[in-house]
Amino acid sequence: MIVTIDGVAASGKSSVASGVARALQVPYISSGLLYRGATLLGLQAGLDLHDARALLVTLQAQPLRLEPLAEGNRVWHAEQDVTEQLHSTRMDRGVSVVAALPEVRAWVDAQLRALEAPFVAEGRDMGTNVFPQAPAKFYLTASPRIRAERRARERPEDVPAIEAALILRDQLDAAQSAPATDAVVIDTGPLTLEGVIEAILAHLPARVPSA
Ligand SMILES: Nc1ncnc2c1ncn2[C@@H]1O[C@H](COP(=O)(O)OP(=O)(O)O)[C@@H](O)[C@H]1O
Ligand SMILES: Nc1ccn([C@H]2C[C@H](O)[C@@H](COP(=O)(O)OP(=O)(O)O)O2)c(=O)n1
Repeated sequence: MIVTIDGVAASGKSSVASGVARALQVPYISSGLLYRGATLLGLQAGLDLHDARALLVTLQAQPLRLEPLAEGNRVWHAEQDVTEQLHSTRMDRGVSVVAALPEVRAWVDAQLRALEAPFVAEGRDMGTNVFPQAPAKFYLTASPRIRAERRARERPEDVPAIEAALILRDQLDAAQSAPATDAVVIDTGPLTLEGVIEAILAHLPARVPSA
């Protein structure tokens, strides 16, 4: 079984997916980390992030590997764990460019579809494009202000600046960020993190089938 959790930036996807996966005792997959990893490789190689061909050559020559651990996904570039380098405002600015490239999206989709179920997959298009057959789909939303206040607890920037950046990224990511028609949409604004996890678990069987 595959559970998909999609949503906009800082809506709580990773935290909620981690909690749901722990409750179900299955791995969770943060698809965004593969886009962030591709962006890091492009930046480190000094590439133009719009150059899909050059990015693909780099990705194929120096493979990224996503390690889905219960406490959080790790991203490996050859033998180096690069996870800590993937979350910054600089990365946020670059990743929307990379994630807009169809060739990179196809590369990420192939990595994801090679994974063995069961798992929880979070991102933007898990329930629409990558795993449309998933039997349980959720889509998280919250206002830009609430999301900025949450992000501000993680980054040394002020809320208005983060809010403006989130609104811009929402626009840049819009093409791949619509909820699946069969997704349960949850406004996480009024809910605690635990409340969102419980709301999702209430829709799921206690034990997840392995297939
Ligand atoms: N419902 C919630 N209430 C309060 N804080 C939340 C909630 N959901 C997530 N958070 C916090 O908001 C921040 C962003 O969550 P995260 O899971 O990283 O979002 P995303 O993966 O969608 O970018 C994290 O610090 C997380 O702990
Ligand atoms: N399935 C996905 C996952 C992420 N993306 C894009 C959208 C985001 O700007 C970047 C990074 O995704 P990530 O989930 O890490 O970003 P947020 O935590 O939501 O801020 O990649 C995508 O286009 N499709």
